[in-house]
Amino acid sequence: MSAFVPLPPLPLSSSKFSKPRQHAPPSRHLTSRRHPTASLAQSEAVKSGAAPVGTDAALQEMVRRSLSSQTPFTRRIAVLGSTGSIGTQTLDIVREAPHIFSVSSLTAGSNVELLVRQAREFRPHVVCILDESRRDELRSKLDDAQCKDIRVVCGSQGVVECAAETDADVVVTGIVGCAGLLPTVAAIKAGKDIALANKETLIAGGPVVVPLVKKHGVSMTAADSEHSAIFQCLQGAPQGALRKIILTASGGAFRDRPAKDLASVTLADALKHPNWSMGAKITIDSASLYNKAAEVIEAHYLFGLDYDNIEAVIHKQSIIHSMVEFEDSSVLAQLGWADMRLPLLYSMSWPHRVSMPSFKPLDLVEIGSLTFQEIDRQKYPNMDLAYIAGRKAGTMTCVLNAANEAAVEMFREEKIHFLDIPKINQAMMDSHRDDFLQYPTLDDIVHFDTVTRIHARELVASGKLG
Ligand SMILES: NC(=O)C1=CN([C@@H]2O[C@H](COP(=O)(O)OP(=O)(O)OC[C@H]3O[C@@H](n4cnc5c(N)ncnc54)[C@H](OP(=O)(O)O)[C@@H]3O)[C@@H](O)[C@H]2O)C=CC1
Ligand SMILES: CC(=O)[C@@H](O)[C@H](O)COP(=O)(O)O
Ligand SMILES: [Mn+2]
Repeated sequence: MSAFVPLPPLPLSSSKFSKPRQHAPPSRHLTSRRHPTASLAQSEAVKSGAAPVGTDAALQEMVRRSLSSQTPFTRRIAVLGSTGSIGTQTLDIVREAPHIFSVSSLTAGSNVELLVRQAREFRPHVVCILDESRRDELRSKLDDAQCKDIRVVCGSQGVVECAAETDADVVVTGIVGCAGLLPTVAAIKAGKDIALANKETLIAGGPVVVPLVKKHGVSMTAADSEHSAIFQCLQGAPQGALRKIILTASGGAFRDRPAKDLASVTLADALKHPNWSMGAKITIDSASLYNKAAEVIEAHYLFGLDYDNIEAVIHKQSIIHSMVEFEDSSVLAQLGWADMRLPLLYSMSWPHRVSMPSFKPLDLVEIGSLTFQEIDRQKYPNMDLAYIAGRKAGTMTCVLNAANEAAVEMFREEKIHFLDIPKINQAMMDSHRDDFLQYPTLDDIVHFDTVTRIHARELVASGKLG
């Protein structure tokens, strides 16, 4: 399919804020590939790293792009994690725009019932249930005349197959956690474009995934609302113009509680997000601000900016989804309701703009006011941990991610308290210093993801967490 030659959002090497990188150079967010209308000149420019900047060529490119964004197109979509929050919203989009989107594969963890309903409605070639014990049940529920041709696979290898061995143009990564890493890597290697919801892919695997995206010439377009906002603000920006990224944060479930009250919060409290309806893990991450912390690292890997130039601010309304500041001090923002369908749609259709009648237009008068507030770094230690891990790079962000996943699991099992989450993250990062690898392989990342989870659980079991 599809992928368009991007205007690189920023010139890493020429930014006056840039410092020497400690890891493989980050992606320019999206890389060139196969778009039928992409000019040879621009393909060459992007390959050489010298994309058009503030020149006539750049202006022509912008005009060409805005015109071509209206041309008809179709896309086949692989939906990983189709039964979750991201997956079901992706399918809402497909349902509303069947003239553009169709489904090539679906995967679920264990929710056979919903997967069967989805398979009947969207008729993919292949479906996967991670839980191998439910494969026969899935097969028998899809054995009638309409569905018997749908292949049924299972296990983590089945997920990889649904990501890579299909006729999909775009893979929407709606799996939660580092479990999304290997299927995403397989999809990239198979030349699929990625609509990235699963941020853990980059937090854990950034040093490996970013070069792989470049090597295989696929696009990786953020579905995460903040990074979609940034990417939208960067469309048409001249190379070298970006100075700063400002991520917005809702503040999560505990934003209006004083820090001292966090000692008494419960799992049920943490699951009450003020603005977004999302899966349990990311909702808890929003409450601990780990989600924002992870999004700082995600922004680094997607847009290549130094950590000094990535900020976050609490914006309670979640209407501005993020902002960029340019060298001339101009700030651009992207606005929309707190509805993931919009960033998902953009990640699936970029550079096109698709009309969706069910999307309610933004009403600024209804919103009334937009407010901003500094993040309290004492109350939310995960923010500082992300900057430390991000600057260290290599395997450190993988360890932070694995520690947090294990900690959130234990919090959901009610084995630890909410305030233990950042303590576990810090402890795992501290104990990783001797094993740290600056230039990990994918196997190294999988290894440290596995052992960190074990160590985090051992730490809690030992009673030494403090
Ligand atoms: N929800 C949102 O609005 C946003 C989410 N994201 C990111 O998107 C990703 C998905 O989040 P969300 O949709 O909320 O999560 P959910 O928990 O709602 O959905 C997760 C999906 O993945 C499946 N799944 C769970 N564990 C595994 C596994 N180990 N291997 C394969 N599949 C698995 C689940 O199957 P089953 O239903 O059968 O358990 C389900 O389909 C996360 O990385 C999150 O950070 C980013 C921005 C916004
Ligand atoms: C919708 C989305 O992108 C989430 O990642 C969202 O950002 C969570 O809200 P917080 O700002 O509370 O983390
Ligand atoms: Mn987000």
